[in-house]
Amino acid sequence: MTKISPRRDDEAISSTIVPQFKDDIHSDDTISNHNDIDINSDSDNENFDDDDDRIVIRPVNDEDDTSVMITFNQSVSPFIITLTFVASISGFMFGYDTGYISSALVSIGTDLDNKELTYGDKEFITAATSLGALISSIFAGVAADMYGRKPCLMFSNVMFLIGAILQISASNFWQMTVGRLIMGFGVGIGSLISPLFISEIAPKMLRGRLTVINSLWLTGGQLIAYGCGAGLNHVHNGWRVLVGLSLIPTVVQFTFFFFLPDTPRYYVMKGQFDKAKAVLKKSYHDAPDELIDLKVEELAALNSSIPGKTEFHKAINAVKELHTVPSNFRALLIACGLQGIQQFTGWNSLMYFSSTIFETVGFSNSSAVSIVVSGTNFIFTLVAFFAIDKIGRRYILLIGLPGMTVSLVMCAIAFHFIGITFVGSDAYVQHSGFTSWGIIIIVFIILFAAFYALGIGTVPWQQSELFPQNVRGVGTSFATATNWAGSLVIAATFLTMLQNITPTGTFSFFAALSFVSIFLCYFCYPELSGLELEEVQTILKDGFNIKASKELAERRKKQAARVQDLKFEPTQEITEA
Ligand SMILES: O[C@H]1[C@H](O)[C@@H](O)[C@H](O)[C@@H](O)[C@H]1O
Repeated sequence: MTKISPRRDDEAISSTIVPQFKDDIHSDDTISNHNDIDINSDSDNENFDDDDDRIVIRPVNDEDDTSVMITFNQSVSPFIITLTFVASISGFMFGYDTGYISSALVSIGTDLDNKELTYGDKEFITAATSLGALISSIFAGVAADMYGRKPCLMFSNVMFLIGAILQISASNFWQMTVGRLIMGFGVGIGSLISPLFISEIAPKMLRGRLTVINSLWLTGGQLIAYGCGAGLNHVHNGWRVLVGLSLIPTVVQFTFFFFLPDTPRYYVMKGQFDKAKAVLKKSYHDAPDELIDLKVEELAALNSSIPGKTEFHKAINAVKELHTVPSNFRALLIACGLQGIQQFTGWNSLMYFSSTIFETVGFSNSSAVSIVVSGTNFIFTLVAFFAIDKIGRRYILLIGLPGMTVSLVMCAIAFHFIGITFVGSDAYVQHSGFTSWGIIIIVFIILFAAFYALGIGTVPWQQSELFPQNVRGVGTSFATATNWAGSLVIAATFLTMLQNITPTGTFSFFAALSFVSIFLCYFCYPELSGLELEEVQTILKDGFNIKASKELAERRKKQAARVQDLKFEPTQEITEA
């Protein structure tokens, strides 16, 4: 019997605009101003000439109509790229700050209160960040609508700064824990607002990809945290350096945001139309002024639909609308469901535990193996970046989840044969050394990481596109809070599960949840890639309408491909609705 002490590795304008094209194409097919998708009608649809459509798109308002037009023949502007990268520094901090703690906990030694941290202390310090993130994510969506996306991100920088300084200078357990909690406030705000910010500035055909950049920074941050952690492991007070390094991205983001604007949508919400136009103009430099004006008018028309005299009343009404409007409620179920699946299928606990697992199977350098696992997470997030708009969100989820299920089942089986049991905080392994079951565990954990990152690790962060403008802030808050609540529950119960239902039982539990999730996603998650935001609402109006969503997404993809070859004439014919 080999005894191994487990440790964590980490932790109305109405549709009135008629686009003119130099090349001949069905203009409605290309840029229809649609607001109503009748997914049940059998009537012929003259808008589309190519197949037996059951989708009828009627011309009315659509907040993205102008976006479609102003992005024709335009590559993504450097301005949008800059905004995306600066916003997604929040993703990096999310990853780095949740990632460095494992190494820091290992190397803290007796630096706090002159005694070794107990396992409970370590769990407390780790969970403090998830708790802080959970608390702040509940309020961050409403705050983003009241004060702006940019000020909220800058506020999160202040939280990161205070949290980090408290930790760097900590000489006792409580100062360290409070520092982690305050840093967690920053993580929660950033994890919500950064993808929201990006989805609001992104051209729709690239919305998925640009939002995944945030996830790339996130997983990259985790990877770098592991790498730095491994390098500083044996350096005296190395953990303080590790925390100190987190100050660099914080200061960089704060400084950049001094010179960068908020999203056009936010300016429109506040009635600052000139600012909105200026941002749109910089974002789409080739777009004619008429289109920019029209886009702003569209956003303003949508904004006026938010009921309530004050921001506070608007927020309360938004919460009501979130639960009472069927399409909103379905969006909420999907967004919270995906975030819950992401956390409850055990990825983060697997990260915590990987060091111990790899020790049991004969690897002495467990940090190096953890780097391989988080490196796989990063690389497959990159694969998701290329796949998310092309293959689609739904498909990558439906590839990822079965892969995760099989990997988890294989791990559960291997754990059974390797014979690992937990007593207190110690693991007892029957067959230690480099066994074939050990190799199976390593291989399937790496495969699990790959399938996770490809689908459920990435797709839930597309959450902003599920909600219409008037409930986007609160909707994404609820979803992000679900993520952090799940993260907190798993972090707090994982060890107890290992002890009480064995590692085989624990991995079987995750596998069962992952298996059930395949059906939930299959029946409830429509394909949203390339869809206009308004179309998302229409798809969710009277059900989850998977088939209609797939057809529509496919059509949008074809249109986008055809539109690439067209030349858009700025001259527009504007008629009354
Ligand atoms: O999408 C991210 C990513 O998958 C991270 O690796 C994980 O630690 C986070 O909990 C998750 O929200």
